[in-house]
Amino acid sequence: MNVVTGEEMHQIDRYAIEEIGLKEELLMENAGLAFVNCILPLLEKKTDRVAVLIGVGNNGGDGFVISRSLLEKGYQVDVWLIPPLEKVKGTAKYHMEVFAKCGYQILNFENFTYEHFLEKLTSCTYLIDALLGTGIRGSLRSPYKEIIPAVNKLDRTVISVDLPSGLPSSEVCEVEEAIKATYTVTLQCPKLSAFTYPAREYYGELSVVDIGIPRLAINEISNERFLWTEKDVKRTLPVRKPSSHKGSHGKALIIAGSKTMTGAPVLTTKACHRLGAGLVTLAIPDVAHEVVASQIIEATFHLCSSKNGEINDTHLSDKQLKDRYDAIAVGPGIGRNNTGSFLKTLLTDFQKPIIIDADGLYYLKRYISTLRTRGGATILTPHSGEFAFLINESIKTVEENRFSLSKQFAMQHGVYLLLKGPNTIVTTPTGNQFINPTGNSALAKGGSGDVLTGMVLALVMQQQDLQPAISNAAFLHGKAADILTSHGFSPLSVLASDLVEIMPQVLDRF
Ligand SMILES: NC(=O)C1=CN([C@@H]2O[C@H](COP(=O)(O)OP(=O)(O)OC[C@H]3O[C@@H](n4cnc5c(N)ncnc54)[C@H](OP(=O)(O)O)[C@@H]3O)[C@@H](O)[C@H]2O)[C@@H](O)CC1
Ligand SMILES: Nc1ncnc2c1ncn2[C@@H]1O[C@H](COP(=O)(O)OP(=O)(O)O)[C@@H](O)[C@H]1O
Ligand SMILES: [K+]
Repeated sequence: MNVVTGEEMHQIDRYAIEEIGLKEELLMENAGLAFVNCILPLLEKKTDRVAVLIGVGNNGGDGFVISRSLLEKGYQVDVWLIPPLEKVKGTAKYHMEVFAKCGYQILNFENFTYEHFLEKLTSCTYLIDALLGTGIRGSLRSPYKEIIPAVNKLDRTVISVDLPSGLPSSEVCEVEEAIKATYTVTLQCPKLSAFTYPAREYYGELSVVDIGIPRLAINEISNERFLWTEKDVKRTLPVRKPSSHKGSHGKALIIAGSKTMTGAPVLTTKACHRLGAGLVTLAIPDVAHEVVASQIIEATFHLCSSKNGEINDTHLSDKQLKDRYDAIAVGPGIGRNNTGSFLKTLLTDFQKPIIIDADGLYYLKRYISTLRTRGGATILTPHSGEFAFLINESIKTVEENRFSLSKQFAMQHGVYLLLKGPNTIVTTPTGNQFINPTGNSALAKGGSGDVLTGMVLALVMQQQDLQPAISNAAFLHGKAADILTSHGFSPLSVLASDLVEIMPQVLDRF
């Protein structure tokens, strides 16, 4: 599913109308009807009053179709036109006239006192927000500037059309004032702001409806940003052949752990096994072996020499690197007190996929120039802080520009970049971006990233195409947290090891 900016959506609409010949009136009709079909299960009783708030542009035009459709179905609807009648133009005007010719009444905001308007809204159970859509520019002006915070204060169920009014549709950082929707039904393509914070919090629960814009129009304009959905996971998750053996599912090497970080290698290794890796070898510093080995029975071990309680040298021979492993993950819990020169050796001598996480990313900064010319694929899995360190920016700058900065970095260094956080983004070396919809704040806890690294490693070995493998790992990782929190676990109490434990039930759904 393509994710677009408002500007791209506008160009898609233009393409559908001007190049393909679909009438704008028809698209608006489709939009309104699709919205109503989507929200009907939310409207409990026909006696509950609905207010539709209609703005000056085409978002308001959708509001007229929605109002007509709800009235035809027997709902009690107050239809509020906020701008003066004569300001409504084009297709919105056409649908306003159709609405009026059906014998339905429009309440003109300008004919009421502000207090009377608010009083009438208070008598409604549901508010439909068709004030502003993708056409918003700059700060809110009157009367929207006053109406929007007032609507937020009413504490009603608010359902926004396309996006919450006041919110920009692109990679926003700050939100001045916008509708705080309970639900948002977005038209045809999700808008980029639905996956950036704090804008995401204004959307409430998000649904996407098809309004009949042909795929050609969407692909012609914007084909580089996608939502990775459950359907995509079902389509791409590897299927184990009955005749397969352990060698068919990949031989993994995990380089992790230190004297003081013995949990990280355990989590990464267990997660890797749970996602179907055939064989897993765990390379750990000799000083951590006893403790770690007592917690893992499925893996084999490779002992590294240590200094300061951390890996100093892996002692992996050229031959081992060439023949023995299909992919390597390096970083969880390795610490930062040595030179990390073993990472440079891996980057140059190992010609297959390497996943670099956590402290591995700290060392990577010294060798970042080797990435471009590496023989195999490189997958980096930073959180915002680690990414900020890699690119010499502040965390704030990263958080405000997650999409653009990850794209720039992945293309510049020729890597797959999984930028963690709510709505993790996977960017390919060619700059395509795939947004993960699963996960919740239960994951904001030490150790959950270590689990993800093991999952990425397992799937990368079992799938030819790396992007689906990486996106599937992020999806299933988030899904594990979602399943736990919807089945009696408080987000406060989910442990990283719970994610590993629940994995069989997560996979059972796919
Ligand atoms: N095109 C299509 O095929 C389809 C489009 N569809 C729908 O159209 C929506 C986009 O419509 P749009 O482009 O008319 O924009 P929209 O946000 O409704 O109004 C913009 C107007 O608002 C005003 N305004 C702007 N900024 C402001 C501010 N800060 N503060 C106050 N006012 C402000 C300004 O008007 P002005 O004040 O200048 O008169 C401007 O002209 C889209 O989200 C979807 O719902 C669907 O029907 C499917 C088919
Ligand atoms: N609020 C949140 N919503 C969704 N996912 C989150 C949230 N906070 C963290 N995560 C996810 O949890 C994981 C945390 O990884 P990381 O910060 O590397 O943890 P650690 O290294 O301590 O194990 C990432 O996959 C991240 O996307
Ligand atoms: K809206």
